[in-house]
Amino acid sequence: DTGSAAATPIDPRFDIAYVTPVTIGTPPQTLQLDLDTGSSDLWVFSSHTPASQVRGQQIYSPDKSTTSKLLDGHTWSIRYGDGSGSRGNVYTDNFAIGGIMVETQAVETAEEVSSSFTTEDNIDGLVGLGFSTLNTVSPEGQLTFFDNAKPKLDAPVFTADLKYMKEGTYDFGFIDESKYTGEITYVPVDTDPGYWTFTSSGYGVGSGTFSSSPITGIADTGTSLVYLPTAIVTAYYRQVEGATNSRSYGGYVFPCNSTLPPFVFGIGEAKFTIPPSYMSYAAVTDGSPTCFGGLQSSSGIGINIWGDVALKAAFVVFNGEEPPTIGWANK
Ligand SMILES: Cc1cc(CN)n(C)n1
Repeated sequence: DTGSAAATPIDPRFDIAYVTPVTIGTPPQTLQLDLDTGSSDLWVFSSHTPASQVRGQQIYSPDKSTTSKLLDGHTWSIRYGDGSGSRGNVYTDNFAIGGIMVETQAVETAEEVSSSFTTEDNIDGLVGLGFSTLNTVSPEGQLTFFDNAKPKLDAPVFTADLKYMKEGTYDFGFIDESKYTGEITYVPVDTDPGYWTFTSSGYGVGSGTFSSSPITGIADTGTSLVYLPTAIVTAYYRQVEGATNSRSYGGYVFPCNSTLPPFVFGIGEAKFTIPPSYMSYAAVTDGSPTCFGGLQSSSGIGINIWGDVALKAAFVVFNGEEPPTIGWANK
């Protein structure tokens, strides 16, 4: 099998996250979910989510599906890097993305979601596309959609073609040559503890010299920004007039009318350029002349994260062969 599905920005003003339509159950219930290579739980707003925590999200009602089965005695609870979280119980049911159907997918129904999920009314849940070792279901961990779908895919891969303030695509089971230029550069993935962890070959700021230094981090479609070591981040903002590291805004900000340099990162011998427009993420509040940077320090996180700001500058292949690798191409 092969399949494709849209990755649509949830906000027209800035790329905070992308959602993809999925179907669950019989008859199919359609939800818009955030495909997240930085986690491995598939969870949804549901008929089990308190009404006070639901604000316009689509919900999955297992009782309305003739193919749903409660996974008796199983629960889940997850906390993300941004402090958001959710927990609940587990069903199995038919689950499809882009026409790729998995009959007994573990679908984690939320009994509680944190406030940032309640307020984000355009996200009905997440599809974890990290490695199944990260799945939080207890007492038995469950497989991700990709792990369940892999045997029926023409090739054990999925690709991300995320775009700046535009609809992109996730493809499953094939590599669409029309979506990229030049060659795909594949690098090894360390699957411990369960992220798509790889090592970049270095970085450059604007037209400055390229610094060949290994930067190990995760490819995370569920994180908006890029988080790198402080030395790299300060080298970047040194080139931005009026940039400061704001404690009140929680990161590097600058006047929105400042000229930003592009940010270059290496994958093997290949180079990828994040254009200035992607490096200015959003005004700190609507209409403010102060903008929040798309590149921030990872010093408070403990790992480096190549989030959407970097991923949308490339065509990315998540190769689920053994051993897994990750491929990057310009587009
Ligand atoms: C909800 C959510 C997902 C992610 C990335 N894995 N973050 C940081 N927050």
